[in-house]
Amino acid sequence: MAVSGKMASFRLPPLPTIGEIIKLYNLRAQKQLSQNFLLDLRLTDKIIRQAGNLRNACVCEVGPGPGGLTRSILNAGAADLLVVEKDSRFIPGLQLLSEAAPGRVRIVHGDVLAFGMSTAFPAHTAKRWEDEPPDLHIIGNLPFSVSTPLIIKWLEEMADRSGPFVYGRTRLTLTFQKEVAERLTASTGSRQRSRLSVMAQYLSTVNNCFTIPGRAFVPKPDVDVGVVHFTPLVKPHIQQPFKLVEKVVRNVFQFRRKHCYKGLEMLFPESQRLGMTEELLRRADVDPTLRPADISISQFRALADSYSRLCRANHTLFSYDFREELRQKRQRHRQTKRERR
Ligand SMILES: C[S@@+](CC[C@H](N)C(=O)[O-])C[C@H]1O[C@@H](n2cnc3c(N)ncnc32)[C@H](O)[C@@H]1O
Repeated sequence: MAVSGKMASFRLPPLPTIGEIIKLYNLRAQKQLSQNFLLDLRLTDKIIRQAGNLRNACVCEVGPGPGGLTRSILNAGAADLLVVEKDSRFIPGLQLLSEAAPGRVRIVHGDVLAFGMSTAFPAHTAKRWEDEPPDLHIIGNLPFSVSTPLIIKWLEEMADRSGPFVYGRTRLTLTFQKEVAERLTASTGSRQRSRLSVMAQYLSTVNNCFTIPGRAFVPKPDVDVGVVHFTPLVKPHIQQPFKLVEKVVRNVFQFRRKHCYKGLEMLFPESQRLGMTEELLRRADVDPTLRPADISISQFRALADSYSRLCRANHTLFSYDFREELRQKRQRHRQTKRERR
């Protein structure tokens, strides 16, 4: 009983509904900012339950908009909530919420893609902590337009282990288009397995918690939405620079229906392709006839390690970009055609 009494003090006082906030501030949704709002607070509470215990936690919410999810975060007891919103029209409504939860809300008007999580949460970024900081939760009903570049950026920070994206400090609960959520969590051998599945699972434990039908949003998007929970791995598989691993994975999935040999070949300049690809597969002990979707995380790790060793032995390799080679080839081809005419 004492616990529920204490929790009650976290709860927000009565406020206008989200629908009323939208009307009051004339917040017509803008398509270019992927604005699809959740007005049903039972649904936002359900998303927040996936994040775990938010009592006294630090939270960063991406794209609070009219503030439905924000209210659920505050009602769950977050002590320090930082919201990052690009559209200035939402700021007055967010200020209203901030007044209803004094000292618990920080508002940043800006683009989350340019936002430095380490600067905003220095206690979670410090190499050694004087006092154990409370959990940091990153939560957002993400705008579709930025969700993939954003998760790639954060995975890269997980790989660095320099910022707060480390096991035991941070957890992420985010929404994605349903198909992207399925890709993020697709296991080895699954049809949805992609570059995104491998990179996310290389660095974190990923769970596709539940699907929200498109009709739950206002305005209704053309797609359904998946709620995905990420926990950074205690010991990430990553040993090589993120960009190198990503390059190997991207090349392999470039030809997703072919044997992996085809994509791996493209890591090397044409003149060295045959010998180098065979050497890479031999060193990594990976079967060249495997399809990209059937390669496990540990096999990708072996491929990245072997590619890194080959790069070190021949330091021109890593900067090699087969797409540039392709572009030049096409250009030469067009030139020859023009000359023939
Ligand atoms: C899908 S809506 C979610 C709004 C609200 N959280 C909800 O659940 O109803 C996405 C929100 O992200 C904001 N947004 C879009 N691009 C952004 C960016 N690059 N940085 C920060 N916020 C962004 C939009 O203005 C919008 O408020």
